[in-house]
Amino acid sequence: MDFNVTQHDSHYKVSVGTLLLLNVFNRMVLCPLSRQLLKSSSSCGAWGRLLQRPSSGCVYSSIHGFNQKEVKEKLQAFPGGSIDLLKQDSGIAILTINNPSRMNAFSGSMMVDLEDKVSQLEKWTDGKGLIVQGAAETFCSGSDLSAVRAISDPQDGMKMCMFMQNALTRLLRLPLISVALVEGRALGGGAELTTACDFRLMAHASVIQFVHKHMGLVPGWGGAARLVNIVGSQNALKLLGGALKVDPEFGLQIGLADGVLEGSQVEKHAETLLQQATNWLSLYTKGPAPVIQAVKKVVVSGRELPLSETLRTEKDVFGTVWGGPANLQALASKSIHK
Ligand SMILES: CCC(=O)SCCNC(=O)CCNC(=O)[C@H](O)C(C)(C)COP(=O)(O)OP(=O)(O)OC[C@H]1O[C@@H](n2cnc3c(N)ncnc32)[C@H](O)[C@@H]1OP(=O)(O)O
Repeated sequence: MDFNVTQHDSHYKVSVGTLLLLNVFNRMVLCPLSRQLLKSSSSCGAWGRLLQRPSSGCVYSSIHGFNQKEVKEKLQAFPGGSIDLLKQDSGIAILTINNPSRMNAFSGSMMVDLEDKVSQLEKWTDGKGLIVQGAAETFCSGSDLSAVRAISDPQDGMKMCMFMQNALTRLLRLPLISVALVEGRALGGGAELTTACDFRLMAHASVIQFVHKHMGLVPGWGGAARLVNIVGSQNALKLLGGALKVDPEFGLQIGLADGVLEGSQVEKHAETLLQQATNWLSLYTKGPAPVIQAVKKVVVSGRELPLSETLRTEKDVFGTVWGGPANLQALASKSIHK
C-alpha cells in the first residue's frame, strides 16, 4: 500500500512498510546527531532516495538480504494443493486454502500461490471485502510437515519465515475488509493466518490453536506480533505458552473471535457458513469501493504508524474521498443520519 508523504516540500510515494522500517530505524539505530542530520537538507538526498524506493508493502527486501526469486524457487520444490481466489461482482472475494488430503496444510507451492493471490488482490480496484476459508470443512493445519522436515536447516527456515511474513503482512494491509472463516481446525501457521485478517468468525466446534510450543517452535509468520495486537500481551502469552485450544466461546471472551457462526448441519435449511460470513461482512462493505478502501487505509495507518504519520496519512486518504462521487452524491441528497 502506498501513501504520499511530504518532506522538504517534495512529494515522495512510500509504503507503510517503508515508513515502519524508517520509524524503527529512526528510533532504535539513529543517534540524535543522525536524526538532526536527517532533518537537514544535506541528508535529504539519501533518505529521499530511500523514500522513493518502489515498495510493495513488504517487511523484507534485498536490503535485508532477502532474495524473493531464490526463495520462491526453493518453495516450489515442495508442491501440493493450491490457493484459490474467486473475485465476485459484489466486491467480496473468497480466498480458499485448498489441500484437503493434508488438512489444508501449506505446501511450499501454496506459499508462492498465496503471495501471487495477494498481488492480484492488491490490484483489485473494485474490491471491498475478503473472506479467507479452508476447503473441505477445515481451516488450515499450518505448514506441511513433510516440507518442514525437509527444510529444517535454520537458514532456509528463516527464508521461508521472511517470505510468509511478507505475504501475510501484505494480506493484512490490503485495502479490503478481511475476515477469516474458521471451520474445523486452525493450527500452527493456520492460527497465524487467521490473525492476518481484520476479523475472525468461528464456526460451531471450531478450534484455533497456536500449537508451536508443542513443535518446539514459536510463531514465525508474524502471528505472535499480530496476536498481541488482537488479544493483548497477557492473553497472547497464555495462548502461546499453554498452546491453548481456543473454541468459539473462549475466542469471543478474549477478543480473538468477532462472531460465532451457527452449524449449517443443525438446521436443514440454514444458511451455509460462507453465506453467514458474507452477510456478516456485508454490513462493513456496503457502499462504494473507494470509500470502503479509504476506511481500511486509515485504520491500517492508525494500527501501524506513529501518530504524526497516521494523521498525515489520514489527511492524504481524506483527500481522495473529499469531493468524490460518493461525497457529492451524499451532499446532493441531503442525507440525514437518524
Ligand atoms: C508454522 C508452524 C507450523 O505450522 S508447524 C505445523 C503445525 N501443525 C501440526 O502440527 C498439525 C499436525 N496434524 C494434526 O495434528 C492432525 O493431523 C490434525 C490436523 C489435528 C487432524 O487430525 P485428524 O482429523 O485425526 O486427521 P489426520 O491426522 O489423519 O490427518 C489427515 C491427513 O492430513 C495429514 N496432515 C495433517 N496435518 C498436516 C500437516 N500440517 N502437514 C502435513 N500433513 C498433515 C495427516 O498426516 C494425514 O495424512 P495421511 O492420511 O496419514 O496421509
